[in-house]
Amino acid sequence: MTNYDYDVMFIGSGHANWHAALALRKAGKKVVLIEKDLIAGTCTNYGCNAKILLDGAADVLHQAAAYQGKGIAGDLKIDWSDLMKYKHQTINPLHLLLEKQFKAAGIEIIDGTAAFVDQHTVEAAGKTISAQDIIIGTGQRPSILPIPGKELMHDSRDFLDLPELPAHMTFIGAGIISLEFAMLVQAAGTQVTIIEFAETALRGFEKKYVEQILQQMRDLGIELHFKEAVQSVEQQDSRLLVKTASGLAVTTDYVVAGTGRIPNVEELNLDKVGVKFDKTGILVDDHLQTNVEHIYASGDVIAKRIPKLTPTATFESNYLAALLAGQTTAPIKYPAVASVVFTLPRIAQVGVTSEQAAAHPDDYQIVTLPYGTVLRFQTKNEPAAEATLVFDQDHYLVGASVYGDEAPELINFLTMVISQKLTQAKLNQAVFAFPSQTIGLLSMLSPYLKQF
Ligand SMILES: Cc1cc2nc3c(=O)[nH]c(=O)nc-3n(C[C@H](O)[C@H](O)[C@H](O)COP(=O)(O)OP(=O)(O)OC[C@H]3O[C@@H](n4cnc5c(N)ncnc54)[C@H](O)[C@@H]3O)c2cc1C
Ligand SMILES: NC(=O)c1ccc[n+]([C@@H]2O[C@H](COP(=O)([O-])OP(=O)(O)OC[C@H]3O[C@@H](n4cnc5c(N)ncnc54)[C@H](O)[C@@H]3O)[C@@H](O)[C@H]2O)c1
Repeated sequence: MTNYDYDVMFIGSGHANWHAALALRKAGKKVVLIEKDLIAGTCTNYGCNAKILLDGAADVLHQAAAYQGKGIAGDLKIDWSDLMKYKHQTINPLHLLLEKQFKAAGIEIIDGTAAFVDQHTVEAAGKTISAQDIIIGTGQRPSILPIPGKELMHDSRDFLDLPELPAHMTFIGAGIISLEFAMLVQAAGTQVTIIEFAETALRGFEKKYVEQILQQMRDLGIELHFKEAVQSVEQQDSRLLVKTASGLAVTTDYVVAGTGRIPNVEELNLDKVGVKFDKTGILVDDHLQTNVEHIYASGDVIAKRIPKLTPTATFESNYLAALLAGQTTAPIKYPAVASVVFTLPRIAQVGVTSEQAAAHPDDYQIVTLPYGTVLRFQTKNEPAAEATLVFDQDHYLVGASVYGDEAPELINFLTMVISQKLTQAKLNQAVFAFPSQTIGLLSMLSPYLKQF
């Protein structure tokens, strides 16, 4: 039997890998984590955490605006440099805390870029390191359009570190990143233009709610352009000029590329070991194994149809830990995956969409619950708040979309109802807090839900 340096090698230290690294170390495996940047990956250092912290201030303004003339008077404003200082204080120490935790657990950490040498060996930081099993969790990076002036564009990482707010900002692409950031900086006083290639924004989310959020953005003064192909970004004295194929020209101060993310595969030398991948990521089977035995992939770097999110990366990491610890041999089985766009208000989605349900009217019932008007006393004056629910033939909840400030919390609760196949009788066994939006929504969905 060959002797390897480690039992399991993890390439990348984000959510795709660290949960499994901790679990397998605890199970007695010799584990190494190779990371070329800050420990803990995108979500911790350059993504979700920083985004939601900055969003917090905009959310307070958004909710306060709903009470103007209803008990709140006077304007609040965002002090961007204070907010950024708070972000640095809160986010900057996280990677050090996690690194300390990983080392204390007995995980070896190597600071370097991993590249395969053979099917059990990589090179990183000038060392040759081998392992019985290797998990690739190298994530994604922003895709930048290959157009003249691309070097003048910024990505999400630059944006989340922006020391001062420009007077005008342009987002290319109307996806999740652009819409979330656009509403955040608009709340802080920046003028915003969004230019999108497709006909509309946020593919995959409930169309009605997408239209509502776009209208909300227009009402706030955000300029939206669809069916426009950006062709160039030019420097014009101290400002920038964004031009599209149709002749649209936008003068701006800062351009953000929000045109999608691409998998980090190039540096890994995958061709050398024959691991197959395409432009959406590394190809894996239903055990997250690549076409090469003992090499697995986890998280955003996988070519997959389910959303590339932190909770899906964590789910895969937990699955691989169980697989490599010998606790399961079953294929991975994804439950319904909840996702949220943190606009103001939020849009959340889980399970079967109303569009999918409408295509099979015999199989599903679609129910719209305008909880914002019905439960006005507990929704902080949010009349537009609404949920669209999908029930199957047996009256189990199988899908939900929510438009509202508390959509992230509500979708989590609805995800539990879906994944545990909860009936009204089972829900009745719990005593929930009141008043709360959860209990309000529950009382509204109850007549449609399977009773016993
Ligand atoms: C702005 C932004 C906001 C987001 N907001 C949300 C949100 O609200 N909710 C949500 O669920 N998801 C959100 N996401 C997505 C989330 O961040 C990712 O799904 C998650 O980080 C994926 O984890 P991962 O471990 O697969 O990849 P990553 O966290 O990207 O980790 C991969 C790691 O691998 C390292 N690496 C790459 N190549 C090598 C190499 N050759 N050698 C060594 N190390 C390497 C990288 O440096 C990186 O640290 C957001 C993403 C962005 C960019
Ligand atoms: N709340 C969250 O969960 C969250 C937040 C931020 C980021 N993320 C992660 O990041 C990813 C989203 O990144 P994103 O917003 O950059 O991508 P996206 O795929 O959501 O949106 C990209 C948009 O750019 C458009 N586009 C593509 N080429 C274009 C062109 N040439 N000109 C104009 N528009 C163009 C696309 O049509 C699309 O609307 C998610 O898939 C997720 O992995 C998640």
